[in-house]
Amino acid sequence: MLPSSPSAPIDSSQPHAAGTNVSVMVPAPMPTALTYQVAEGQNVVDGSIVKVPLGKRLVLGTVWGQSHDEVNPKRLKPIEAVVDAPPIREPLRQFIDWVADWTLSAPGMVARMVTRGEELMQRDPPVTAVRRAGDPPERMTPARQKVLDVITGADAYTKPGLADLAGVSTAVIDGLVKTGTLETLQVQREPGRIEPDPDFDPRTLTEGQADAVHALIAEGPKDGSLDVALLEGVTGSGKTEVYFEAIANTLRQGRQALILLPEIALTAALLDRFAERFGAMPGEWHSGITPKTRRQVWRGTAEGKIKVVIGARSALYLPFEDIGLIIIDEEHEAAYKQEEWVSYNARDMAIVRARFEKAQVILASATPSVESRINAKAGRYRHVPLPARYASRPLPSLAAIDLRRTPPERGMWLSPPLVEAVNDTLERGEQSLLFLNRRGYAPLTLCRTCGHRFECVMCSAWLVQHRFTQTLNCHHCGHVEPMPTVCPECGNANTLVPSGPGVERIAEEVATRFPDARTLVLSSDMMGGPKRLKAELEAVAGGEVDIVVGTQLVAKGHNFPGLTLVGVVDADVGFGQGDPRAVERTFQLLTQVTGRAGRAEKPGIGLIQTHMPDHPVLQALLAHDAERFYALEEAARQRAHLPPFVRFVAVIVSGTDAGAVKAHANHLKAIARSPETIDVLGPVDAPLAMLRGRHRQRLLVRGPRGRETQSFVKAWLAKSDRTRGDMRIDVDVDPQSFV
Ligand SMILES: Nc1ncnc2c1ncn2[C@@H]1O[C@H](COP(=O)(O)OP(=O)(O)OP(=O)(O)O)[C@@H](O)[C@H]1O
Ligand SMILES: [Zn+2]
Repeated sequence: MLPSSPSAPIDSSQPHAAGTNVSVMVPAPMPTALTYQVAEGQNVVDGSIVKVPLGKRLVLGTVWGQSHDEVNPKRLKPIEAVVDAPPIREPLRQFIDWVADWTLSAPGMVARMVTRGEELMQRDPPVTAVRRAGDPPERMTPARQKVLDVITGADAYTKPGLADLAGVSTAVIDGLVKTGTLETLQVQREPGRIEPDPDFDPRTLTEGQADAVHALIAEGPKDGSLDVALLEGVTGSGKTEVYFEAIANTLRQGRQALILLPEIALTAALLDRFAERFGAMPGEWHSGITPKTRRQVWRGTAEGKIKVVIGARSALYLPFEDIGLIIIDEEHEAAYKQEEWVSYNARDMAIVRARFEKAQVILASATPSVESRINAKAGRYRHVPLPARYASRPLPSLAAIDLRRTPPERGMWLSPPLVEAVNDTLERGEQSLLFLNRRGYAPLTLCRTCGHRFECVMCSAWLVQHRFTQTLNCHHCGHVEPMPTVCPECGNANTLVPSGPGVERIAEEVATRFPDARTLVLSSDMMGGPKRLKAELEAVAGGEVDIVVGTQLVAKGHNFPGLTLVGVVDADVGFGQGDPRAVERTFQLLTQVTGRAGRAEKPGIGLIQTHMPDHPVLQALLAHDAERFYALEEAARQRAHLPPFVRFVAVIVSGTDAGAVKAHANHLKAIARSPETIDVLGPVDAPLAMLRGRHRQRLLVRGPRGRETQSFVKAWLAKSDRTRGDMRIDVDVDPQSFV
């Protein structure tokens, strides 16, 4: 999957002369760029962002180079305008081409992930400033003199800024403009920025951490070849401190760095930690930032003025001027996978971008993905371990609670041993976390009389009962309906009952069992925005909460010094399904969440409720034996011909007409003439057979790991019938789900 070395660079900084035909990548699902003509007076270089006509619209495109396509002169259209923005550099253009080719997506749609929309390119409106223009006024006053004492050189000042410095009112400055002593002008104001300082406040590293830093920055390949390191450190080992030193090294070389995080919830704390270490705030990039920040970060990275960005997966497409290091924190997280429009895994694509940019990649995790573990073992990645927690703190001691022997009371979910452990923790004045990865009150609502179950009308999924909002919610499409009082099927009143627990229901049980404890529910759907969440996380860290009930939102990355007990309410959600990916995720999640316990002075305990205490993966987890888990998984995947030993490509046919979708999926199957090395499995109902009102059929292509599998899919889909109506075909290379 590694890109071949980039083709010899041609000098692309030369402007194309007026009348030249250039190819422009436009945001449309087309296989190639379109040709446009450079108009008189336009400064167009390769990578220029331009406005071009497409059908009846004007769209934002990127110049890819000179075009040699034959175009009917009558149909050839000129570029409408060149946008005031730094051109997209060659390594990023090559990366876009590569991603499109690899993911079987339209290159223009990938390019759109870089340029997004025109508002991103806009500059803040200019501000009015004044500067010295002529002789001192005939009538000098003390106030006027103060102004002239400040404005001695040729620098321009904003009016309020100058008034403030001189200690006068702006009226005095207006007066000086009238006398011709000062003149006004429009200036583009640059946001004030402090650069991160690699030597601002370095930590004293432990021996193990120092070794890891050395391995990361000193032992990498020197010949510019691909450099990926897997930093595998147990929870609380100080991975962040270690990769901060790698960033310091990159900053000393004058290059830029990017830290990707899987969840916005983690950014606030990391921004603060970064600022403490480097004395300046990094750029921030995710869906929660303001349009203004978005514009500044985009331009700032393109102009090389922003040195470090912390962001979500889409930050991978920022136009860095010279990126030298990409860190993927919690590299195993499924959130790095985007499955809409262009399906890609930001972790894998980061490695590709690094290759084009001659940058280093650090994958950090306490529980690496099976894929990355295998890559490290095979020597494709360097393996940098951090086997011990910081300050010799022990890992939490873990034990299973066998629900068959000590079940909770009827209608309750916490077993007696767990309740006792929470009580002990409360008595010691320490904190407990009860973890259940299910939002809402109950995953299912049913009628006691007729057995009716509430399902989403748009998706094949149960509606989740939420008590705080008194609603039934679909967690797939966002559909919300008020909680009914009468069964729509049999018409009986007061017969609807919740089935199974979500975090809200656990919180209810906690409130009855531990009425004096200060309890907080943390779940992504209850977040009152990132600010509120940050405050709540800080409250937990500050010891203002006794019991936290939470979903995966609190499972990873956080540091809660007073937290010593983690109780896992239901470990079987993932172990019971027979899907290797679900087992892997559960192993990772349980390691992460129990890893929140005992990170400061006091030791931690993790208690895991299960009906399957003998499950081999659970046994490996309890023994802190990651090696055993990876060995088990690797063998299982090899045996079952699963990734990464083979390549999977999922082809999903979807549309509102169930019959037409099925017919098209069958048609695809019928025309698939795959070589012996490639199998086309299915079609079957996709994991969500209906989503947002669209029926979904899935074909799974299994082939070798090289390029052949994609090449086959490309050729196969190219010769298939055109889809009609709202039907769509989505291709997902390396899908998350194996079933
Ligand atoms: N060298 C050090 N000096 C001071 N404090 C440190 C050092 N190393 C780690 N710590 C502290 O130990 C705690 C855990 O470190 P950090 O958050 O970097 O671990 P991690 O490996 O990223 O953990 P996890 O994977 O569990 O999120 C933090 O509070 C951190 O500040
Ligand atoms: Zn739905």
